[in-house]
Amino acid sequence: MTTTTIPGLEGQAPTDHAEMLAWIAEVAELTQPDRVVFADGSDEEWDRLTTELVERGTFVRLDESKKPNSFLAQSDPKDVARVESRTFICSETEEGAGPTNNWRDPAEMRGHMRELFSGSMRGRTMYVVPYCMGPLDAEDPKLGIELSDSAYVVVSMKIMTRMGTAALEKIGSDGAYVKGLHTVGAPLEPGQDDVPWPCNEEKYITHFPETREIWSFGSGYGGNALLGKKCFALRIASAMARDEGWMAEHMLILKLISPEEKVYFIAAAFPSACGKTNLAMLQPTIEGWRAEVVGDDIAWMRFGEDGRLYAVNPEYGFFGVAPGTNYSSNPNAMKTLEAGNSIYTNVALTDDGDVWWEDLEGTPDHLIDWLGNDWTPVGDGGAGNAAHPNSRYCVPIDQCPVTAAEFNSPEGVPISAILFGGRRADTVPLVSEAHSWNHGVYIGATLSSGQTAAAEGQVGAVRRFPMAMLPFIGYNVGDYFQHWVDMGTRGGDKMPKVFLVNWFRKGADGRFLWPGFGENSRVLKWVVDRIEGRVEADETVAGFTARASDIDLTGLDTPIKDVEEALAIDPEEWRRELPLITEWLEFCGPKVPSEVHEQFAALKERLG
Ligand SMILES: Nc1nc2c(ncn2[C@@H]2O[C@H](COP(=O)(O)OP(=O)(O)O)[C@@H](O)[C@H]2O)c(=O)[nH]1
Ligand SMILES: C=C(OP(=O)(O)O)C(=O)O
Ligand SMILES: [Mn+2]
Repeated sequence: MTTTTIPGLEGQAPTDHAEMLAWIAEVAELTQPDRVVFADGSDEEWDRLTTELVERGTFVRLDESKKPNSFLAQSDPKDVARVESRTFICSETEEGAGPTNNWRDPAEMRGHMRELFSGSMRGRTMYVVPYCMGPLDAEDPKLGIELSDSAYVVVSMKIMTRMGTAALEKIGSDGAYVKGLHTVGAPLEPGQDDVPWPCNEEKYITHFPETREIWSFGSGYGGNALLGKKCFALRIASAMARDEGWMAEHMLILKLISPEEKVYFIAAAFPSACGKTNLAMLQPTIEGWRAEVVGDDIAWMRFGEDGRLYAVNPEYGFFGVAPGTNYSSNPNAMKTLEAGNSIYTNVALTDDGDVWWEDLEGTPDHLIDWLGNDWTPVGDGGAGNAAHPNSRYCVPIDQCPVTAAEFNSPEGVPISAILFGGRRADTVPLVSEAHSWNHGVYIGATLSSGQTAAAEGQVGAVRRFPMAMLPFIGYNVGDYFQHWVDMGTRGGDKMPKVFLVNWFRKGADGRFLWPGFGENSRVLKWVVDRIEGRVEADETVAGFTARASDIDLTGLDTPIKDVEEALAIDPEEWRRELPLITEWLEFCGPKVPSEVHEQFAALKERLG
């Protein structure tokens, strides 16, 4: 037996997984890092790496009395969000990736990536980051290794995943794992000074679904660089899920407890920056109701022994949008952050070593904004945002005061309802229930939302976001819809009820008609009433739409006529959508299941 030598590794590798060692050696030979280090996920490692990141100017250590053990990074201004135009699904055939993904021939892309990765880690350390998505004691834990030349990635992965020695031990000496390669694409020549946020103008976020591999080049931003999240837990996992008969979805998981102490688990799919993290940590405003968080971004759902659909949150932390977060909109997020151990990216720094962003309580007189410039609320332009609209906090989920005990359960939680939602200023009512599972699939398949700052593109433009998964489906969108239909056939009447929600409807004067945030608990109560068969609804073109009089508005100062307007359905607006939906379904191609076309035909018929 020959032992693999990994160039740059000091001492013994902490694994005897021969195939893994050969892979690491091959990547080290290609990328030529100065050093190779296995990440163990320990607190000592966190201290060492965060100290190094402070010394290198990537991190600012925040004031210990305000945000203990917490750090702020300001990225390169051109590396602030996911880059969908640079994201590729390199399945064996173009049809495998389908019309919603950028496709490149895998052999060609591999060749190109090898060129880009060649020498790309020179002058840097390559970290071997083992991690597990979901509880380590799951029957079939989903494991991964990310090779990255970014210490920011290592410490962020410690927050976002179960990272380190325990995951490496789970892989064992011959276990399967998803291979992830990440480089910021900024090699250092001898004597060359590093910059605080190294990255490359050119970016490639590439996925090879058949071989379960990820190659990510040129970006340090979370969604592009923390490969466990969108790349593995959604794009690669969606392909695994199709093959293995489960679902990998862009959904929060919420535990809702009624005044009678009855527990309901609700999953909700909203596109990026449309309110998942906020709803997941919701503090109900209605008497007697409580909510706890299981997950805020990703749900992996499988059938349990009782035939119901059970969801697991594969992540270990929150990677939340900072602006808009405050003690009234999301008190639980604020308390989670007070506990420290967090990484902030692209928010503003206060003079006393704390962080600030738009809509956080108390506007300071002076800040260093996310671009590193002086910022004052008036004059001096004061105009620009102090924090980037897609600035983020990254914090362990178990610090949240309302984390559900079931968060660590490998079996997951039984889902009673699935909500679909997006940002629509018009057309889409506050809440409506689907007629059936297949009607729910149709609603998901044609879901629309205004574009947000979480990805490049024109903010506000309305586009289709199937199941909130548009940039995350790792295969053909038509096959993905078919998988949803098939899951419904398997689950029968045990499938969750499906609802369409919209927190973002606006009045003629441009203000939100519905107060949102904690008040969304009122909508969730209606959802529970529907599950329990306790409330009637109006049959509308959208489905079973709530009546304002059936939503508990006790203690709410929003006038009922605003709620009525938020719930109203204007058939004219719905008719205007029809050509757009026709175009969208055509775009999705011949694999769109007949069940979806039938639901669309039924909608057209309802509209007359
Ligand atoms: N008006 C309104 N804004 C919301 C609501 N929920 C979230 N937001 C805002 O939407 C943005 C994104 O929210 P977040 O929960 O982080 O979205 P995620 O990316 O889907 O997890 C933040 O600026 C929030 O303040 C709501 O119910 N109403
Ligand atoms: C992490 C992200 O997702 P979300 O906005 O859905 O939290 C992202 O879009 O990079
Ligand atoms: Mn989120």
